[in-house]
Amino acid sequence: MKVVNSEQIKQLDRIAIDEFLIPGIVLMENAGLAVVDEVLKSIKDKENKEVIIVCGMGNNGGDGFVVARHLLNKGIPVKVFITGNPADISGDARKNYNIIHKLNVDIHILVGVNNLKKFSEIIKSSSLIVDAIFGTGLKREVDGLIKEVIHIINNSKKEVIAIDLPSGICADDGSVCGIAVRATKTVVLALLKLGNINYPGADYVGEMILKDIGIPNKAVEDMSLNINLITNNMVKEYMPVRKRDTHKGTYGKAYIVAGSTGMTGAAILSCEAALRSGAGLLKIPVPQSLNTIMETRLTEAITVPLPEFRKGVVGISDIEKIIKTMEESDAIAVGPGSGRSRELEELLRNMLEHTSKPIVLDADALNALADRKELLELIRSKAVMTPHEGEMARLTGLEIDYINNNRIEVASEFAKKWNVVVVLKGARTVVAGPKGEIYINTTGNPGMATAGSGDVLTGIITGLIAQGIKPLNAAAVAVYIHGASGDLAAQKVGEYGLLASDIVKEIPFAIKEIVGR
Ligand SMILES: NC(=O)C1=CN([C@@H]2O[C@H](COP(=O)(O)OP(=O)(O)OC[C@H]3O[C@@H](n4cnc5c(N)ncnc54)[C@H](OP(=O)(O)O)[C@@H]3O)[C@@H](O)[C@H]2O)[C@@H](O)CC1
Ligand SMILES: [K+]
Repeated sequence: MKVVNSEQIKQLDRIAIDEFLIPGIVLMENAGLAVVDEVLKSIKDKENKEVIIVCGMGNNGGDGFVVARHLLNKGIPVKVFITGNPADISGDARKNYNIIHKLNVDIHILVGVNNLKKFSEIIKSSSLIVDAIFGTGLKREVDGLIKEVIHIINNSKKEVIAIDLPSGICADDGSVCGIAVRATKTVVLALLKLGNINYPGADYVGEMILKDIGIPNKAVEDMSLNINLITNNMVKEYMPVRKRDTHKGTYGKAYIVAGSTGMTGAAILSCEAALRSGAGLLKIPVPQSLNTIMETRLTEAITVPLPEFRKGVVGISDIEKIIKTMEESDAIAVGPGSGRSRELEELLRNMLEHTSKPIVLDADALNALADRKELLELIRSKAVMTPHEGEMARLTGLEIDYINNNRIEVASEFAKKWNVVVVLKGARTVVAGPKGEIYINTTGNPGMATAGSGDVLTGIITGLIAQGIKPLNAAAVAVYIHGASGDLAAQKVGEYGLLASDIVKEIPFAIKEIVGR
């Protein structure tokens, strides 16, 4: 499913109108009708049916005028409030304003303090508010009268249906421009906007309903939009079908280099997650002194004990064996719980030099790259990097705040620069590919911000690549499954006590629910 920013939707709107000759007013009519559907559903069982429509001066307000006209026609009492002088409304919105003016709709112009008092009184006795102040055209901080208006709407505790975006949310990144309407429901028009799904905007949209307004699919296809929401359907499409006449070799061999003294748990979580995601076979190199514990905990994995230079750390003591296992593997991962050490840096350098297989780099492998930036030259064309914002800051030298405010751009730039896949973890994990491909994930919950959660994700990505899914798709599918598993776990144990091992247990059930097998 495609996601757009304000520039892209504007361009799409223009293509629909100029190239496919669909009059803009038709799109506005469709938008208004889509909202009317939802308003009618919401007031169906209410005794008081009065609807207040608060309209801005642009096309979002124009959609609001269309809503007013259709509700009036259905005998629903409506009052329209306009946030400026109607003489300043232009284009299709102007035409729709003229129609409701002719129809004698009860129109109020919001100016001055007394007027706001009246507004606040009137909405108290209404049933529902339609927010048509700003959509994708919001440009600057909301202040003055409109700020007061939004404050009154939010304090009214009334049900609010927002058109396209809750007014005050920036369509491009979900930031709040001074203040924003807290909607019960948002009717999103044509395509999802980044502001609908990114936080904090996502906290303001309430229930999200995506409605077609008649923009031709061809126009959307022609634009080759690069931002996608990861969906159930995408996961279904990429998860390999397991045929009857297959064996464990069919589902790939994974090799996970993880764990060290004190951090064997990270290795266990990654390995179990890879196996629970369907990898056919899994090997893990283990420092000799940790082999017993690993063998005891990992029933289904093959542990390969190695001599150790430094106690409890996998190093390059038997690099030949490691290289050979890499050659036999379909997917490799390095980093979870590996610890920060020169041994790991050297091991990573050797591994990167000797393989062209897809290699997932997480946790201490990312730290090693941040400490030894020259190693970055070796990650090209094979790495899947899974940093959180702190690790990304160390890798790039960018400030964490900057990364948080520009997650898509930062992930995408890194992916393009190094020709790798980047999984920038967070409340809306961003997966970026080397050709500018972007996937955004919406599964998951705050309970997953817990130790070991990232190790599980690394395991899932590795398990999926081992099964033959291309690294970029595997990363996108994995973050979705990871979040969905966390959501199932949260349903059982709640968010507070949720452990990474609970996420692992739910992986097969999440896959079964999504894929149907
Ligand atoms: N895309 C489509 O296919 C279709 C889109 N449609 C709808 O159009 C919407 C986009 O419409 P839009 O472009 O007219 O922008 P919109 O959100 O109404 O806001 C612009 C107005 O707000 C003002 N303004 C801005 N910031 C402000 C601030 N901080 N404080 C105060 N004022 C501020 C700005 O003033 P200006 O900056 O020009 O002075 C201007 O007057 C879209 O979300 C959807 O609902 C449908 O009709 C059908 C097809
Ligand atoms: K709105």
